Amino acid sequence: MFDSLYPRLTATRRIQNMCGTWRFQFDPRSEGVYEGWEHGLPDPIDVPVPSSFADLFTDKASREYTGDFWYETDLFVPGEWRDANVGIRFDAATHRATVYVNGVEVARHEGGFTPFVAPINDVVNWNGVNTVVVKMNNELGLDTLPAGETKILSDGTKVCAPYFDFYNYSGLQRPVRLVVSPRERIEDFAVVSRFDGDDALVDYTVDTNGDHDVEIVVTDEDGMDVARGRGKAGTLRIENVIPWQLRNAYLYTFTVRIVDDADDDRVIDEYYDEIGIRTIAVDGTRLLLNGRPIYLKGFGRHEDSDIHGRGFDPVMNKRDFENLKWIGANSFRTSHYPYAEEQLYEADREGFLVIDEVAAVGMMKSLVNFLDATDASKTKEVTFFDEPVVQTDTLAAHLQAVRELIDRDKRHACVGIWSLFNEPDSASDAAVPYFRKVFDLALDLDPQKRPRSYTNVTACGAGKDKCHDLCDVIMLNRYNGWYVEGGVLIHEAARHQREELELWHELEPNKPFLFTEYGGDTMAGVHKLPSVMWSEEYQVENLTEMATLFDAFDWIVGEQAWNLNDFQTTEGIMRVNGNKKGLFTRDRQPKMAAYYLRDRWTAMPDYL
Ligand SMILES: CCC[C@@H]1NC[C@@H](O)[C@H](O)[C@H]1C(=O)O
Repeated sequence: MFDSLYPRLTATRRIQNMCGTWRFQFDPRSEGVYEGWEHGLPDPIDVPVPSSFADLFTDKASREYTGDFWYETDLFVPGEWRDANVGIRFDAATHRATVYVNGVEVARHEGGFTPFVAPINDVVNWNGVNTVVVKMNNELGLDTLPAGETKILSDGTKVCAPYFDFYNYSGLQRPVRLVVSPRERIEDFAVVSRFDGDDALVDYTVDTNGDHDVEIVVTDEDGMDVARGRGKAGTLRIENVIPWQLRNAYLYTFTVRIVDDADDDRVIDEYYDEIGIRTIAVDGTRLLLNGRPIYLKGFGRHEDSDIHGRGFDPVMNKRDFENLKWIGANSFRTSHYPYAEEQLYEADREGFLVIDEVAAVGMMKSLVNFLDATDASKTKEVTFFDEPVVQTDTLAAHLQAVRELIDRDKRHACVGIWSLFNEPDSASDAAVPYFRKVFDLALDLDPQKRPRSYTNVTACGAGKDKCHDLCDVIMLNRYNGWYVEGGVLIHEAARHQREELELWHELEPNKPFLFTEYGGDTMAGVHKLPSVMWSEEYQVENLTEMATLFDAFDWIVGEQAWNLNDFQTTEGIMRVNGNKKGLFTRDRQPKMAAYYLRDRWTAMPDYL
């Protein structure tokens, strides 16, 4: 639907890399549109793409820049693609972009974490250099995902004020490519698997923009044909199927072709994807993968690294997967936005279950959410969902973000649960109709009807939350022992957490529960006997207390600590150059508690 197919080189498709050094210019007075910057930037500097721009700079104003900013590059387009469909695919442009080619607007996109394609056939100089200009903006508002505020200082400078704690990195943070496909092309395809004895039955649908017929061929990891189908929809039988399992992945290649009935040798378009055969479902208090109850071990993460910011960093991503395997994890959440497609393909290949989260974070009016963790009602008299703009503009942006998330990720075996909000103000009456619309859309759009949920924050705990009935799984972010009753009160905190869990179970006796955040800030290298908060010893004690609770209730089916790594946040009195709740430092080295979790998780089965 959104031309979201991940770029692939096939018999009929081409890719030209556009990453590298682009020209860049801030536009603090938003004058670029009036001064013709779409034809070229007047006084640019060099920046790398992909990358966030913030940590490239040494001056505070550039690092914290909030407002309009522009990118520009030169693009040579070969003439042999004149009869094809040619576009520029941005894997992400954070948070919003308008794309111009040779001074003509060719695309706009709202939302910084999903791909879009700018069609350029009508404006391109074939066999010539073309000027590509992208006008961007990184401001937050009540009507944006993620949510926040943009403050304006006395001198007119804009300042980002997020309702969340991760740093508002922005820019062309993921790869940009020229993508070439036939005029008549495959636009989308979906699969839904089920098992029939030792076989799998895979229902498929293919969307094209033409009338020619379609064939689909499935090959195994040895390249052997295992199933074939004809037609834009059908059911394939894969005999003696090898299912996709937690930490034991197996991927089949589904190749889709548009064929010409009049000429068997002619392939009009060809596309492929690597897909694991699995089922995911909730059954009472169990989360089932391929009909077997699973227990999730892992983390909330961030796409975050030094200097790169949120810029696509395959080296850091690879280290993260190695650390995840080392510690015995089998899952992660894409907190708090859709991650790069390459991360999901890696999770497919490595057998990690992913809680795929849309960028609906900050939907609680609190500039310091970690301070207001006790009671949302104290946060602001007019809660987030009571704001009129939220029920209109924010909802529209949220629904679009869900459409793009599910459209992009629906074929991934690793995607097991949709997280439709992170720590929203779910305790307000106004939240209920909003949540229902979001949940209903997700159910409608996902061919595989995966479980849907959101992460519940302490301030909207058991008895206060008014939206949990919409969830297939209950996901809790809890910080008893840190934000709530930390330090010498840690055992009291555990008692109170147990009480809340017992209340939750009365409210939702037939649903599985997941802890999607827990832990506390820990400065690597700080040691104390007896422990004190921020010491590595305390992080171990805190995680140990929580683990005792997880083991006490068989309807808790997963634990994802916060966070895999230390990460950059906005500056503040509670952040020491970022959030230090990582089990690993920002340069991906383990703290003492990582060894504790490794001992716990490597001894725990993935299947109950
Ligand atoms: C009580 C809310 C905790 C909060 N949860 C969302 C994460 O994005 C933050 O990093 C985490 C924190 O403050 O550490």
